[in-house]
Amino acid sequence: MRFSRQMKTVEEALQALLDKLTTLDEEQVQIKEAYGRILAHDIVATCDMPPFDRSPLDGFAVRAADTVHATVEQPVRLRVVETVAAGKVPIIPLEAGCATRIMTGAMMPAGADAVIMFEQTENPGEISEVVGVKRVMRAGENISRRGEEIAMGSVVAKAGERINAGTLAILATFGYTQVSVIRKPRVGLLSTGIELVGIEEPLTPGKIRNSNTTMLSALIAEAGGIPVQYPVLPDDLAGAKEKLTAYIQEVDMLVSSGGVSVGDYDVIASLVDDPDVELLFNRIAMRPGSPTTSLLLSGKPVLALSGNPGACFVGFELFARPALQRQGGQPIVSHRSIKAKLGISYEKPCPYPRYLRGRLATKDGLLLAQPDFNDKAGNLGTLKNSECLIVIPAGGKGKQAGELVEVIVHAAPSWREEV
Ligand SMILES: Nc1nc2c(c(=O)[nH]1)N[C@H]1C(S)=C(S)[C@@H](COP(=O)(O)OP(=O)(O)OC[C@H]3O[C@@H](n4cnc5c(N)ncnc54)[C@H](O)[C@@H]3O)O[C@H]1N2
Ligand code: MOO
Ligand SMILES: [Mg+2]
Repeated sequence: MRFSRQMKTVEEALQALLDKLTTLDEEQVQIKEAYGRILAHDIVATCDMPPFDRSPLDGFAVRAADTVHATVEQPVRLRVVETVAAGKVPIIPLEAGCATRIMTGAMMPAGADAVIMFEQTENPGEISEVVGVKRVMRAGENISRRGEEIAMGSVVAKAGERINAGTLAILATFGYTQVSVIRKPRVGLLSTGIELVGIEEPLTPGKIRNSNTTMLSALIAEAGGIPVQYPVLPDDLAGAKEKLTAYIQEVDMLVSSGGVSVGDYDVIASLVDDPDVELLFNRIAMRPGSPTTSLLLSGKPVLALSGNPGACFVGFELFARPALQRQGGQPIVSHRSIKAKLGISYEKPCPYPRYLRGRLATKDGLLLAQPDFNDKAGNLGTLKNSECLIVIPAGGKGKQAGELVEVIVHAAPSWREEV
């Protein structure tokens, strides 16, 4: 057991972990399963978009030169030679004095260089062999040109982007029935401590139910990983090492909770001295979660979060989420911080930066960070409310209401307006 540990800042610790991680390999998925996945490669347009010159309106394709004398009072009359529905190919090239009745999305006939909408013609409700054009058209007016939005061969989505509804529209447009995505990280999940009982079990003296595993499982899935649940780790070093060594073969990362401090049964803390283990960090200048530990076992990462639920939650956001983003091929955005005004003074002194769970609100159009004062590391009743981590810098004074603070947003804010 190490009582003297080398301290790292949050940034140093995160970098030490990220430096050991690589993006996982890719796999093919059907477009129906692709929502939310991360693109492994740039996506290239397989055709021009639109793929042909088309009409953006319901109306008549005309030759602009035929309309130069058209007015509302004296419409120019043109002979309607054909009707083209969207999806049909026009067969009659347009000659002088002629027009083609054309629908939105339909292919332009050869010879036409403008489209006039029904509403700007005589008797728009009638289908007739002659159309009266009531205004002068410019050549090129109301035509969506082939390739005007996207040229064939251009990059339309980039590797590392998350596939959302708009990306799916692109993939469908360009005929991608399947797509290469980064494999989801498989994350082995375990807890430590014989005080833990299952959700379905009755409480007996000294015991609590295991809440971290269920919480972490959801956080892992939300961050794009696949949680793989393992049994509670034995609290003897040899037994724990044997299990961890076996489990880590099956996953891309192990995340555990508990056993990282200096207690007699804190088994992860003892493991860091094992010759087969490469320690990345086990003491961080932060509250809560200062004993958060990371190590490599068989060359793969183990992230050991504190057992205290509040510290476990914060440790996940600060270390596990970016680690999953790295393995999952995403840009690491979870540490992008913004500034907000502190809503209520936080005056508790702390020698290390404190990552306070909180909510974001707006007041008079400005962002307000509202700390959760239920911030004892062992508490869990308000984890559900957390939208961000509010960084209170180290030092004796804390921060006063109205001062600017750094905020790491980790969940979609509800943007409540403070009154
Ligand atoms: N002498 C010292 N004691 C402690 C120190 C210290 O520096 N010196 N650090 C404290 C800090 S800070 C933290 S954080 C905790 C870290 O504890 P561990 O990671 O070793 O976790 P455990 O000892 O296993 O458990 C702590 C607490 O959390 C509960 N727990 C554990 N697992 C779960 C779970 N899966 N679901 C719900 N709750 C869980 C456990 O019952 C304990 O109450 O150490 C301090 N001590
Ligand atoms: O570092 Mo601990 O999570 O404060 O209790
Ligand atoms: Mg402990």
